[in-house]
Amino acid sequence: LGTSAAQAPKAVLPFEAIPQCAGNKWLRVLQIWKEKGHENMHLDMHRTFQELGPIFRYDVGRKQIISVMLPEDAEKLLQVESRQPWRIPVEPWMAYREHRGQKPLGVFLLNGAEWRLNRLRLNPIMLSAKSVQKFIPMVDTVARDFSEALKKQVLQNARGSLTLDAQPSIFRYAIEVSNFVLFGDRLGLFGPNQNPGSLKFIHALEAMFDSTARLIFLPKSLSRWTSPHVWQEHFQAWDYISEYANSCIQKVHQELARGCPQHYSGIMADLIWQGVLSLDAIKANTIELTAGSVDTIGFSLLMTLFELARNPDVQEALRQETLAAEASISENPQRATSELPLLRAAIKETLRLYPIGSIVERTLSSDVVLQNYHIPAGTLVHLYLYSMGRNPALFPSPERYNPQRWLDANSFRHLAFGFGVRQCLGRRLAEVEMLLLLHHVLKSFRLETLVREDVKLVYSFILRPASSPLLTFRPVN
Ligand code: HEC
Ligand SMILES: C[C@@H](NS(C)(=O)=O)c1cncc(N2C(=O)c3ccc(Cl)cc3C2(C)C)c1
Repeated sequence: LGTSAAQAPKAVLPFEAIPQCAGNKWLRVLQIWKEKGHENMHLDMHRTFQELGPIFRYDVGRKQIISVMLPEDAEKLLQVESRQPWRIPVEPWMAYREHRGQKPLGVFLLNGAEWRLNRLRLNPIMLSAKSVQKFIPMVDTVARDFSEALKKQVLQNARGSLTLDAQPSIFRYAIEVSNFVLFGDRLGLFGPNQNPGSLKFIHALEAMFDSTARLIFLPKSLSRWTSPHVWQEHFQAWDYISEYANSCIQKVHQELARGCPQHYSGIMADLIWQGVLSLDAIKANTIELTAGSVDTIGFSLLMTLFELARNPDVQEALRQETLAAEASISENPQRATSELPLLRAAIKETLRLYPIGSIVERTLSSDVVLQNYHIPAGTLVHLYLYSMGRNPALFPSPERYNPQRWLDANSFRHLAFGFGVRQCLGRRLAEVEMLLLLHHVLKSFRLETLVREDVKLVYSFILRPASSPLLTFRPVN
């Protein structure tokens, strides 16, 4: 009747037919132990995708992982996931909490009904448009102060410009702004005197991430013998991080004991005053939110400043947008999220090339078909954002830093914050803290760098730059 024979749906292939990453799964464990982690994991996986295609099986030790990298597979995982998507807790993090009797856990480490109970109470405070409108003015204040402090530093220099490794300053911004939004307190990190507490906090986080990367691939039963000193370093780091976060929440809790604050004084005050989570649950989530808002924001901002410095024309287009919106945003900072579309696209472009959360992980709660293979419930699936972001079939000229691409085609999937009900809880805070910092820096400074080559990335649980390029801040006019 003239209709072409419908393409017969290909028979779904069995799980066993999924291409396997070559190599011995125990030699891998040995190699990770010997090399003190798997710094180039993102590159190894990227090469394997090019060799085996968009899905493969990767065995390391007792772990069997199905690795994918296409948005269509993220879509499928989203469609089948339950109301309580399951992520395997990070074993070294759980070991520390068990050892110290730290109960309950925060949302990142929880699963099932307890995760859902915590998450449903945290979402309105962390993610709702209403909450974002409440904390934007606080973020704006700190971003302005950062830019003013930088101006003072620049004007002190004979040449009237400032060249530095921007990482320490940007990390101080991440701590200062997150502490203000979470606890309502200014730490005063932009002043001349160093704050030893924050410096130790940054180093404790670095030690925690590095030791995490060395321990997560080994079963605890083995690593306790092969790497006892790494466990010790891990626990010491957590001791400091827990103590730091607990001191922050204690201060707010003590101040609130006298009565409800007249006006908005940060996320944690709302959480305590809402009275729906126990103080212990609030403490556990406080550790995650306080520690989770340093490296994630710090490194993403750093890589954005670097890309703007080495792409002056992109930088100039962003400056034009910023200057055009400056008066309006000064009048009402809440307009920043709607009047800086190109800058929002630049943040997406940074996270495409430098996904700090490089792997989105799920343990399937039901069967699914990925790339025409049957994947049974219970399978551990990793979605690799580094390979997705650099796939020329998805992002033409992937090596080009081109924020405009996010405005031209809205078909792209921005998955840097994960997907579904389990996606990043700090997403809105992260977006706003980065948007306003970049807005106030672009308004006042031209960014330059002599570095032309790409910055090497290393996997240390977070995917971060191996070095921090020298950046020059030159005042505009
Ligand atoms: C203030 C805290 C905070 C900040 C800032 C933050 N995150 Fe998160 N993020 C979380 C928490 C908490 C979770 C775990 C959520 C859960 O399991 O319910 C999470 C989870 C994630 C996940 C896993 C989501 C999934 O679907 O499994 C990704 C990816 C992620 N974050 C990316 C980012 C990126 C990218 C940034 C910054 C550029 C960032 N996060 C900044 C708190 C934060
Ligand atoms: C990098 C990416 N990894 S991923 C993909 O597995 O979520 C990520 C994204 N958002 C937030 C984080 N966090 C941290 O940095 C951190 C530190 C200490 C604690 Cl107690 C809790 C955290 C969380 C997990 C919130 C980490």
